[in-house]
Amino acid sequence: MSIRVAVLGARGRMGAQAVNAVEGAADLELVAAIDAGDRLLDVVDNGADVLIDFTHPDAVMGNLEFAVEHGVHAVVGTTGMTQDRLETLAGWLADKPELGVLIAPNFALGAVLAMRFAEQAARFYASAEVIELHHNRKADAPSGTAGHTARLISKARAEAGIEPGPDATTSEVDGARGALVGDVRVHSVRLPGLIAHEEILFGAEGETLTIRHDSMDRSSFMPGVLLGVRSIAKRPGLTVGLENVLEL
Ligand SMILES: NC(=O)C1=CN([C@@H]2O[C@H](COP(=O)(O)OP(=O)(O)OC[C@H]3O[C@@H](n4cnc5c(N)ncnc54)[C@H](O)[C@@H]3O)[C@@H](O)[C@H]2O)C=CC1
Ligand SMILES: O=C(O)C1=N[C@H](C(=O)O)C[C@H](O)C1
Repeated sequence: MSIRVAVLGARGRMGAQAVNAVEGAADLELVAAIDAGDRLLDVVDNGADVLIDFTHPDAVMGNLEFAVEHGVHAVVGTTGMTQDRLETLAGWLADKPELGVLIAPNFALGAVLAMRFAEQAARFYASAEVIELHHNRKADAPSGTAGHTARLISKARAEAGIEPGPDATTSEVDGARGALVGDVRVHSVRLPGLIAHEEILFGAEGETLTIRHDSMDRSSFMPGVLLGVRSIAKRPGLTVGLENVLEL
């Protein structure tokens, strides 16, 4: 039997890709393609098992509240999922123990691997900075991926008992040293022509290590999205990060 899927944000850049990917998968059936202003209840009336959300940070929590209330599993790529939001969502899910929600800051396999490699490297380097580069129609900065990467580095360094490395900057034009996420500097670049790119830089005496991932096309996110859709019913509760589904 096929998995019945609704896509939210269906006319957006990612949502349109997700619609195509679901339509192209023999084991999935697209039952609703919803964008802003459309009737959200179609998700339930059309019998969706899973909804995919690629909307906007301002919209995603309302959509998730709706999904949990109506017993629909959710696979979420939309950014803006702060710790507070994750806790709110976990609270909603506590009343629906059979339901699964996957929040993935990035669905591209290489980006997930890059984050894992960065987490592994972090305990060996006191100094690390993240540069993320995206198309100039992106609403949020820094990217969800860069925020997640920085938090992983911060946590890995703290667990290893490493303080962030020295930085002699005493005079700074506002923003020149990027934003602090945890204790990691994150720099955001926005340019037409880019899709989604991240560099994680580590430095130590006499050497640097650079981990870089590039999404050249939004199709790069689709295998991860489909994996999420196929596995979410077997993962009750809240899962944050595709690395958990991939068992990395
Ligand atoms: N996790 C991942 O791998 C990826 C995540 N993203 C994230 O996905 C989100 C969407 O990105 P894009 O597709 O580039 O944006 P977009 O602006 O092209 O598309 C968003 C779509 O959502 C629609 N929308 C807004 N509110 C809605 C609502 N309440 N219900 C239904 N539809 C609604 C908009 O009308 C628009 O068509 C962003 O947060 C972005 O950062 C983007 C790429 C990959
Ligand atoms: O808006 C985008 O395009 C992307 N958003 C996600 C993020 O903020 O990390 C994932 C990917 O970088 C593309």
